[in-house]
Amino acid sequence: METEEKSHLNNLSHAVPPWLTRITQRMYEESRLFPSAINHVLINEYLPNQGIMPHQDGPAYFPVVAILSLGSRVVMDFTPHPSLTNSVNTVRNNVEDTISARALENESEKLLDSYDPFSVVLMPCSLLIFKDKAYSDYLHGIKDCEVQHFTGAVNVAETLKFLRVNQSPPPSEKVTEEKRTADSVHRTTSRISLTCRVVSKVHKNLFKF
Ligand SMILES: O=C(O)CCC(=O)C(=O)O
Ligand SMILES: [Fe+2]
Repeated sequence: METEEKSHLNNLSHAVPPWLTRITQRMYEESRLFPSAINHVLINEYLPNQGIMPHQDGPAYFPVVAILSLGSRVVMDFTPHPSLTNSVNTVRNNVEDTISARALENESEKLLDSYDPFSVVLMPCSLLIFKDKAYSDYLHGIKDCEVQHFTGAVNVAETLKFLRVNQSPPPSEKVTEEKRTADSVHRTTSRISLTCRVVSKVHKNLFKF
């Protein structure tokens, strides 16, 4: 991840093309979540069996990310960062006094309870923006599989509604690119994502090797 980040930063000298600036400018203006214009866009293509391993975006970025999805829909999973569990266990192991240990354990359990894993269905032409805890306390990733279940997704209702509307008889021509069952997506085409962020400090020549 670190090397990947450095190579992204190395390419910052390339001007963002006008068609892309129009998109990122709108994200910046309408979301009001970025401190300045978006100056870093990563474009990825995912084949139906490709995903991205759970990770946290690096410290080089301002902690807000906007992901524009095109093509096949996928499920993005958010899992609590392992450091949360580790730090709770460290506290448990270091407290000798039984009463304090029990109190801390209750607190720790409450803390971990507020960090349930969750997932989001990324629909074609959708924009997912995440920040705060989702950015700093969770890892995000996409499984490397063609069939992805979205039963527990936070936007399951919207997804089902979308599928119902688009599948209403006679089956719409528009949705033939993907086979589906009630609670899963079958990825049969590729997905393109535009991951848009702000690199707050750009030091020229910082990463020359
Ligand atoms: O392509 C995506 O949907 C996610 C990409 C991502 O998480 C990243 O570039 O850090
Ligand atoms: Fe990421």
